[in-house]
Amino acid sequence: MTVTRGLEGVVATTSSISSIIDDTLTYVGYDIDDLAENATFEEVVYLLWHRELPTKEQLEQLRKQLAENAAVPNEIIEHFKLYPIDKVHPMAALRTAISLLGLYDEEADVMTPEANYRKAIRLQAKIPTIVTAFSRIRKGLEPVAPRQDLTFAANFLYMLTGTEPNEIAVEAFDKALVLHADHELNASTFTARVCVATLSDIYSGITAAIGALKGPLHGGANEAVMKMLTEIGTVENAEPYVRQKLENKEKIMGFGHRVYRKGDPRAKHLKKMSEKLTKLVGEPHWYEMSAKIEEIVTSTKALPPNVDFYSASVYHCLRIDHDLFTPIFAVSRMSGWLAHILEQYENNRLIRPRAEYTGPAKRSYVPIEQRG
Ligand SMILES: CC(=O)SCCNC(=O)CCNC(=O)[C@H](O)C(C)(C)COP(=O)(O)OP(=O)(O)OC[C@H]1O[C@@H](n2cnc3c(N)ncnc32)[C@H](O)[C@@H]1OP(=O)(O)O
Ligand SMILES: O=C([O-])CC(=O)C(=O)O
Repeated sequence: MTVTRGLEGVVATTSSISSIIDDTLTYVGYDIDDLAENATFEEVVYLLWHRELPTKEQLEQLRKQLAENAAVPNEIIEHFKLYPIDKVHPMAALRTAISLLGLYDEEADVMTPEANYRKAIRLQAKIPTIVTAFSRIRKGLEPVAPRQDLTFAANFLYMLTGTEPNEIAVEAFDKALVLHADHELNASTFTARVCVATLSDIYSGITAAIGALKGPLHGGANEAVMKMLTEIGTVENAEPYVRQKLENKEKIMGFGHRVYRKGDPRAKHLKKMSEKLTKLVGEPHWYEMSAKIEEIVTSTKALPPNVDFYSASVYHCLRIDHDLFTPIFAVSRMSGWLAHILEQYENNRLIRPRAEYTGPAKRSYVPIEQRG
């Protein structure tokens, strides 16, 4: 047996959803740069689920379906109120809420492609409502009901704050959603596929995926980046802080990637947004600090920033609580997880690799009286 630690370089499935070849990311053949500049998140959701960009009518229909399905059962909201709310991480609350949501979906275990597509719509529609409701409840505020006339991005920000967001915020948030929507066989998507390959249901697959995204080596890195920036505090502190971390062989969050070598193509879009938004809100030091960290890490370790690095300062400027950064990643990545789950069901085979055994050689049972 040859063991490949962390399954690095192992090709575990075929997929027609997204590809990373020579550091270029495409969704169904469209370059991420092209989509980031031109597409809305709803168009990307359609693209990932249907492998074609939508016509105006198809897009309108998807928008309508998402808007009509955005409300969540009241039981989810009431459940949040039972939590030790000041101690619960929003990713844990989200993981639990998605699992709970499955209990209220009469089609949860109906496995036809049509029922699975309907559940995909419901999950994508409801995740912003869940994340924003949790955020408000823990602040002692009532959740804000979704509006049917707003775009997906605008509705998220509206439900979070209770006020209609400005155009700049909506544009930035929408672009961030586009950039995070899918990413080939990343850890959370793989988790989702492993789960549903047992022919378990979509809610189980998404719950498992949220658990995997939560970790700081994956989606949890965006919150960790903001924690680091806050700890550093000033542009002058950036260099000594980072050099010390590297000397101690500690990781700098938001840098490095399993697949990209030259760099993550999504990072430059977020970097541009970070520069613009930090200036706009009068806090340019977040961008300046980030740029300084990038300069040091790339020159000393040749590790480029990944998608999580500049998204931190972007979300901060949108006045989003730092522990909501990873749930926002999940709001976007829901679209990719669902695309992969539906693709897995279409051509399923149980995913079951092997382990090379490294424990003791064969031995005989020793009765308890004779042990010790
Ligand atoms: C959306 C996403 O999931 S993007 C990734 C988000 N995660 C992060 O930003 C966390 C920080 N980054 C990392 O931990 C890693 O780069 C990962 C998890 C993304 C990729 O991990 P792997 O492919 O397993 O690389 P691995 O951790 O083995 O690193 C290889 C080498 O680079 C170093 N390295 C990798 N990332 C970093 C980092 N961020 N800071 C410092 N050193 C690093 C490792 O210490 C290791 O060095 P060594 O060979 O001298 O021991
Ligand atoms: O692909 C990965 O390993 C992690 C990542 O960048 C993502 O999920 O967006």
